[in-house]
Amino acid sequence: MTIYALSTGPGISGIAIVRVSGENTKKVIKLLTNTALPVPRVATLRKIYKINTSELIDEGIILWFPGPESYTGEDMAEFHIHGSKAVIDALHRSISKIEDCRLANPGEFTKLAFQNGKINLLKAESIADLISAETEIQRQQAIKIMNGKSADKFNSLREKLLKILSHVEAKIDFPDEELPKDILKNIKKISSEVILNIKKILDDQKVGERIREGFKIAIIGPTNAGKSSLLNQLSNRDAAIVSEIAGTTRDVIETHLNIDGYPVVVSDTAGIRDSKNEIEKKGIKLALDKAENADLKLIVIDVKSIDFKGVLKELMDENAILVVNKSDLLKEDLSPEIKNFEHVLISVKNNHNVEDLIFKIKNKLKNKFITSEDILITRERHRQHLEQSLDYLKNFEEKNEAEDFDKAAEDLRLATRHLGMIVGKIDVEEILGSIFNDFCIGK
Ligand SMILES: Nc1nc2c(c(=O)[nH]1)N(C=O)[C@@H](CNc1ccc(C(=O)N[C@@H](CCC(=O)O)C(=O)O)cc1)CN2
Ligand SMILES: Nc1nc2c(ncn2[C@@H]2O[C@H](COP(=O)(O)OP(=O)(O)OP(=O)(O)O)[C@@H](O)[C@H]2O)c(=O)[nH]1
Ligand SMILES: [K+]
Ligand SMILES: [Mg+2]
Repeated sequence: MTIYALSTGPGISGIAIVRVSGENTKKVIKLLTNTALPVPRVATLRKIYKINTSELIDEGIILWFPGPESYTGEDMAEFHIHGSKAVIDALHRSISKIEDCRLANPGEFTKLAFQNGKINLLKAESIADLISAETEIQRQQAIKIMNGKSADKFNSLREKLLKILSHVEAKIDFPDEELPKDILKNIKKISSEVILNIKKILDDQKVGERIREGFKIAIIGPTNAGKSSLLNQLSNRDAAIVSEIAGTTRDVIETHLNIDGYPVVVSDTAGIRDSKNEIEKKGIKLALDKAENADLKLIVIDVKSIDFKGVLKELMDENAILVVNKSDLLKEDLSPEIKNFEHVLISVKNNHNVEDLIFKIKNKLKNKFITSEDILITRERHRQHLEQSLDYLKNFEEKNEAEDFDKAAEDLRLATRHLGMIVGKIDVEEILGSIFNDFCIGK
């Protein structure tokens, strides 16, 4: 099978790149250029023709990467052509007529690279993250992981487990031989070391995931407080409908912002009030869910109709900022009920003090991202495998005490396996290798 796809973005561009990977890549180049293959990995200007005709599609740069020295590990080619829809379509159509050639699925080139052992799973994931990075810290996080930062750590923990597993397995294979005392001690030392390490990695306040997915801010409050107006002000565009009618917003409206390099997803939500309307009630439920799952809540209330009780008061915690809006309407003093709460007094209408609110948001963000230096987990998948690995290791430690070797070995195997699954490296052959390299049986 040979796959092809446009690898540059959609829309008109100066240059577009169409990538090809698979057995028939050579054939594709030859049939479209009607001449010899370019020198491998040397950018070569060629005329590109519609297949089986002398009709010119475009003149472009061709790169030929014979496998296995290519991104996917298969034979590959790149066609750098003019970036118009018509040129791209004509090239695609011609390639599609060559036997065994089909359009690539999303991520398929990178999947091939993983399957062919060119990159590990973490690298594959971080390539996707790098491509979708919108802010500087997202880019920095992705590139660190691409460079093997977390793979090295997970691999080294896994190797430690493989080593003690080899001792435990040896004991199973040769039950009559006693494990030397110092080896038993070492097994315990290493397993508790790995447990500590995993606990430390897990204790990260989910910063990596927050960076990858964006820090979640929910705007919540009674109807007509100016929540949608605030969303629009923060995002600098008319993302949500604003009106003087209470209950305007029903669905959750999200905008992505970049605050000082921090990726943020702001959600505007339906105003909270007692409603008989089924649709509005659904919207209010969504709003409360958003607030519950948010990293930060902006609780917006109207200075003129202070309505800050019940649910809203319950939402006030250290991850909330009380925003008192419409300060332009304030003639007298702010009510004492509100004064007792830490709050920001703003007017979206006059764009008054909104900067101060943004400053407070930034401070909250900074506190959340404080440990970002040693972040290794960027997805729930990593967390789950680590948690499972930890559980099995704890089981292992308990059984180790009871010298229940068969079951202990199984726990250790599963703990090791889950670590291996993070990086995408699960190969039993390795255990055999480390048994014979490291452990002198019969001696
Ligand atoms: N034109 C172009 N630019 C690109 C890519 C690409 O595929 N094409 N990349 C695609 O993601 C990124 C660069 N990553 C790449 C990674 C590996 C290989 C590659 O050919 N690897 C071979 C040879 C290694 C070598 O010569 O050092 C290999 O691993 O065997 C190419 C690009 C970003 N820029
Ligand atoms: N005077 C004044 N009016 C404002 C201010 N901010 C918003 N408004 C007005 O308040 C009304 C309600 O604004 P919205 O942004 O729709 O309020 P909301 O909280 O999203 O309302 P719902 O979606 O219905 O819950 C509109 O008429 C706005 O123009 C402000 O700072 N001062
Ligand atoms: K409204
Ligand atoms: Mg609204």
